[in-house]
Amino acid sequence: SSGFWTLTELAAQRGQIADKVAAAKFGTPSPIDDPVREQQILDSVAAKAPGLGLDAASVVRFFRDQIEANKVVQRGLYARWTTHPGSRPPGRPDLATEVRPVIDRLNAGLLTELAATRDARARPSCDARLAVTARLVDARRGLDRLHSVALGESVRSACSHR
Ligand SMILES: C=C(O[C@@H]1C=C(C(=O)O)C=C[C@H]1O)C(=O)O
Repeated sequence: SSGFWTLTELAAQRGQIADKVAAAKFGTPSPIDDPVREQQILDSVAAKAPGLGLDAASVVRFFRDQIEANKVVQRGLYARWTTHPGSRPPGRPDLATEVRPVIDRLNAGLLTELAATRDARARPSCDARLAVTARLVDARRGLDRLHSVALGESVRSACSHR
């Protein structure tokens, strides 16, 4: 199942960067949901899809799931930090200069991997292979339940054979 390793690894990294996103926003007026930023990402990946041999609507669906999963993590962390103030992050990273550039790189990598795995994602074996890979990445990264669930959600529409 090594074919889906990089794709799954990047999705896991994207879910873990949500910790920094949440830390950047927690205790500030900036809401977890930023529809303008989300639309910019979706428009950008949709525009790049045809040149990579990918269906724009499928790519948008994949990134919508990535974004939803990211917000699931952010909300989970807000709840944790509200209940347990001692677990709050010590600093506040800058969203625009420190966090979003990392997300942009992960988005670019994910797009590249969607193209690299296009044929494998179209096969019936995709679901099982992706599930195995997600468990491996999960274990390797020692994800907690919140990030583990988010990883599963974030790749749920990666297989294209349905
Ligand atoms: C990650 C952020 O938080 C949310 C999640 C996003 C994402 O996963 O790309 C984009 C916008 C926000 O709705 C952010 O604001 O950058």
